[in-house]
This record gives sequence, C-alpha cells and structure tokens, in this order.
Amino acid sequence: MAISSSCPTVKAVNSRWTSPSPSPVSKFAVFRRPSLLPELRYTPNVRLTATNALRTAEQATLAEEDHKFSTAGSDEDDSALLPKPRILVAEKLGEAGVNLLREFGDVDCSYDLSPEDLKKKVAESDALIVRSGTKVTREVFEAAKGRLKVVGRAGVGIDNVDLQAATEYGCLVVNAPTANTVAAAEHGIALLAGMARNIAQADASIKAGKWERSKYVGVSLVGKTLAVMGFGKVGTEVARRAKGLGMNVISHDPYAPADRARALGVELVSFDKAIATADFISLHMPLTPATKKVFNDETFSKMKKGVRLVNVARGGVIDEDALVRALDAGIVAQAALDVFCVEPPSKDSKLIQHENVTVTPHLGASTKEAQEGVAIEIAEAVSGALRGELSATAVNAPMVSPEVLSELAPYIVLAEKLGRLAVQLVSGGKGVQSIKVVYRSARDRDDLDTRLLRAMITKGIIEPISDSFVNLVNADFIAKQKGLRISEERMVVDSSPEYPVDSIQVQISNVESSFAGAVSDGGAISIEGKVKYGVPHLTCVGSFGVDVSLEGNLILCRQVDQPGMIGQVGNILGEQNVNVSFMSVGRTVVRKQAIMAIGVDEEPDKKTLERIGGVSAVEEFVFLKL
Ligand SMILES: NC(=O)c1ccc[n+]([C@@H]2O[C@H](COP(=O)([O-])OP(=O)(O)OC[C@H]3O[C@@H](n4cnc5c(N)ncnc54)[C@H](O)[C@@H]3O)[C@@H](O)[C@H]2O)c1
Ligand SMILES: O=C(O)[C@H](O)COP(=O)(O)O
Repeated sequence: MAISSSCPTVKAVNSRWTSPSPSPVSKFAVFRRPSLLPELRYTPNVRLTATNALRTAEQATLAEEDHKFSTAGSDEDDSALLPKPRILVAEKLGEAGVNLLREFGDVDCSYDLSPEDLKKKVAESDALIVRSGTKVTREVFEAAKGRLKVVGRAGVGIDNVDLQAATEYGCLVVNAPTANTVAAAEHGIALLAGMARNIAQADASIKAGKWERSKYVGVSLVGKTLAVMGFGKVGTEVARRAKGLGMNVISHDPYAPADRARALGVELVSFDKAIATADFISLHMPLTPATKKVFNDETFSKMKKGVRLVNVARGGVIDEDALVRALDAGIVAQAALDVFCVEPPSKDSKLIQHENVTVTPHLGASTKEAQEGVAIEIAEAVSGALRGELSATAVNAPMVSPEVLSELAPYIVLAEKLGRLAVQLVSGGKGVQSIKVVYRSARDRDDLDTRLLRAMITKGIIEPISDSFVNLVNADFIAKQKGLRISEERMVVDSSPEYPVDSIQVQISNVESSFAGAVSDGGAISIEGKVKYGVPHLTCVGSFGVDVSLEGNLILCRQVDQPGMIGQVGNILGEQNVNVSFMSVGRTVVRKQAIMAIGVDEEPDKKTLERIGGVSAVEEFVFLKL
C-alpha cells in the first residue's frame, strides 16, 4: 500500500520570512559529499579526539576541503608544511605498498616491536599495519587513547586483532583479503604433493649423507579423495588445482553456496562425512570460536586410518597434542603444517620434531607477487579510511559500494541531523531508550541499505547527551551499551524510485519532551525530514508540517495561529542582530495552533530567547543546535 508523509503540508507561510526552496543548481553546487567516517579521517593540525569527533559529517567534509593533505605531485599541493597522518607499519610490507603510504602519510616502519613498544607507538599513530605476527590486543587500543583510527591487516586472517575492542574504540579494521589467495593455495598444493612424496624428509636424508630410496616411497594423489575444509577463496583454488591433479574433491563449508562447488565438480558434504571419507584433508577455514580445536581426539578418531593432513589456515583449528597422539597411533599418517597454535612454535615441540610431520614457517602468503599485491591492497584501504572513505574490505563496519555511498550521502547528513534534533527535544536528554526510525521510500525493500542511516541517527542521538563518540564502526555497539533500542520500519510511498529515500522520521517514545508541539498523536517525540535538491530539510515536527533547511541553528515556537507572529519574533531576533536564514509556519487547524520553525545563523542570547518566550501568543519555544 502506498503511504504518504505523516505530516500535513505546510500552509500560511509569510513570504517575507520564508526562504524559497533553493534552486537545484545553486544547492547542488554547494553540497559536498560527507565523510562517513569523519572521526577516522586524519585532519592536519587537528588531533582527532572524542571531543573534535563531535563534528558532523558535513563539517568534517568542509574541514577536508579546507585542509587538503599534501600529495606528491599534486597541483593543488598548498599544504606541504601540514603534518601528515602517522602510519605505523609493524611488520614487513611490500615496497610498493610502503611507497603508496609514503605519498599520503608519515610512515614509520618499525618491525619486531615488543608489546610495550607497540603500545607506545600506537599512541602517536593514526594507523597501524600488521601481518599475522603482531597481536593487536585490547591493551593496544587502550594505549592508543583514541588516536588510532585504522588497523590494516596486510593479509586475510584477522584472528590476531581484537575486533571487539577495535569496534568499541571506534577503530576501523580493514584487511587485504584477495591478493594472497593464490599464493596460499599454491603453498597448500606444494605441501600436499611434497608430503605425499616425502620431499622434505628425503632432502634432509641426502644432506645427512644417506641414500634411502625404499624408506621414502610415497603415495599417489591421483584418484584419491581430498576433503577441503572451508570452501572460501583459498579452499576453492586448492580444489581447482587438486582436480587438475586427478583427485576426487569433496568439501565441507556450512556457508558455501552449493552451485559454486558444483560448478567445480566438488561435492559439499557434512563435517563428519568429509573427515571419514578423505584420504587427504586440507584446512582452509578461519580461526573462530566455532573452529578452534575442531580437529581434536574425537574428530581424529572418526578419520580414515592413514589420512594425510595439510594446514595452511590457522594452527588454532587443530588441537596439536591430539594431532601428535593421532600421528603416533597411525590415524594420521602424515601432516604438513604451515601454521601453528603459537608462532614460532617451540623448537622441541613433539609435533614439529615428529618424523611424519613437514613444517614451514607460515609461508602461505609469502611469494613476491602476493606480498606486493597485499601491500598495495592494504595501503589503499588504509589511506582511503584515513581520508574518511568506507573501505570495501572493512571487517568491522558495513561495506558499501561507492555508488550506494554517493547516492546516500545527503541522506546520511539528514539522518545525523534528525537524530541530533530529536534528542534535543527530550526533556534534559534523559531516559532515551526507545527509538523508532521510519524510512519512506518508493524503492523495493531490499533496495535500501539503512545501516549507514541508522548509524548516523544513532550518532546524532547519542553524542549530544554523552561523551561517547560514535561512528559507523561503533554505532551499534554504543547504542547497545547505552540501552538504546532502535527499531526500523520501511514504508512504501508513491514517489520517485530515482531517490533512495523519500523521508526519514525519527520517533523517541516513553520520554518527557521539552517542547510539547513535537509530540505526535501517538505520544512519541516525532520529527521528519527530507532531502530537497540535495539539502536536508526538516519537514515535520510532531503533527505540524514545516519546511526549513537544516543548517545553522533552529528555534521552534508553538503559538496561537494569528496574524503578526512572524513579524514579532523576527523583530526580536533582528534587534539582536541574529540573522534568520529560513522560516516556515505549519499548523493543524487554522487560527488554532501553529508552529514556527526559524533557522538562525547565530545563537541568540538568553535574554533574546526569553523575549521570544514572552510574546503573548507564544505558548512554548525551544532553541536547537543542528
Ligand atoms: N598460511 C597462510 O599464509 C595463509 C594465507 C592466506 C590465508 N590463510 C588462511 O586461510 C584461511 C582461509 O582464507 P580465505 O582467504 O580462503 O578465507 P575465506 O573467508 O575466503 O574462506 C574461509 C571459508 O571458511 C568457511 N568456514 C567458516 N567456518 C567454517 C567451518 N566451521 N567449517 C568449514 N568452513 C568454514 C567460510 O564459509 C569461508 O567460505 C584463513 O584462516 C586465512 O587466515 C593462510
Ligand atoms: O591470513 C593470511 O593472510 C596469512 O596467514 C598470511 O599471513 P602473513 O601476512 O603473516 O604472511
């Protein structure tokens, strides 16, 4: 069913005071695309703290325009003396990536840092880049004291980064998920084939002066069944290569689409079937609470006797003591391992020293090609994030395509401003818990990603009433922490599907309001806004329709609908040299009640506001900062 806006249209507007809707041309010209992660973006001369993170997305964009980063070779480079963002590279990164980072920031390549030194350095860094060898713990985020905006993982696995802590601190985590896929798959195949033919053992034997041809008789791969555990990027490439070697490939992956497996001639099976059927098992799942030590005494006992195991995923998915027992019992004939529970593993670990075990020191991603690729991928993701852009490889924030981002940009500004306005209408800003957001849109339900809008509404609501800073990364977390329940509703309207959203309405229920006129018939504080010609507008307050551009500050007055009101209030403001930018009057019943929404450039002093309150027909008024 098509539903129109909940507010009546605006009537009886005194043209002397009402700014006409801006012309499409002029308003498009001034509109700037907001940064979605304004707190993440490094702004020269301004240390990003919880306080200055209060900037709105729009302000942040203006700041960006005013302070361009110095970019080598840029014609517009008028800021060579401005400080650049500091990027700490804590593990060896391909040169191409380091060079890219140097064009953008001050790069400190400090490898093998102790945990203490890492903590000291992050307190002076805007971004940190690591591989798998650095533990980015909660203590690291604490030590950063809000300065660290981005952690870049130059590779796939993010099990060495405390994602929960990163999210709580509003620090974006990005990874480089694609550039080392083939390298890891090739290493898996190399270990598989090398293990089957005892290459490492035979090599060591010859170097020890022996010639043991019968001892190192191997097993063939062709016709054998390989179970690929985890049919993601690496698992798929391993499967493709194993098929080429004539193996029968099955896979277990609870989340993999069957058609992708089928297209490669791979059968997706249950965990138990995979391990019970396979002659070779190759591990390619991430280390998560669900996969930790999933290969243990119990699961080894279900395997075919004489199975051979390859692990280029993460050491932690195997209970290493159980693997030693399975090797000793002959359940596992051989294992080839690139990754370990603790890296580097202890030299005298029974597992490492086991004669049927081949090991490499976490070399899966270590090809020249992969390392260059990963370095470029992470350098681009980190510098993009420092510019306030959303990364396509964000691990703890919504990933949004540039097209969607650009389309949603003005609505994101609107969303934050509506949140900010709504919460200022709550008496004392107290007791805010239940928030409902209604998006009216002509688009299909699936065609509107509201995560960004919700995050910005959350930011707008929380920041004026607390000292938390909120961004896209931590919005949901902070909302939950503060006990906010934010529900969303989509309504289909008969407008143009060319625009993603027709209007956004924010309702806060079960609270006292400082402005009764903002309370709708349902009892909730309710405001609604639209984007007009690219500019956010307030279009509804409670049950009153208004139409003011959301710029500067706003005075809302509820008064008896009678002639001369605009003049009286306008004169008071004028006498105090407060410039009125927009004004709009909305009413429900003629000559009964009306609301005046007055946009002002300056903040009127207390006396001026009291004079407005003293106008006889004014029943209540409120001053709101946008
Ligand atoms: N040794 C190395 O140097 C090296 C290099 C690259 C990747 N890796 C590791 O390899 C693993 C795979 O990397 P990727 O790029 O293919 O990641 P990916 O995200 O593309 O694939 C992982 C797959 O595992 C699946 N999965 C999740 N839980 C599972 C479970 N319980 N059982 C089975 N499958 C499950 C997922 O659905 C996904 O399809 C990661 O652990 C990564 O860290 C290691
Ligand atoms: O997850 C990964 O990408 C690999 O384990 C590679 O790790 P590395 O960057 O430490 O080589």
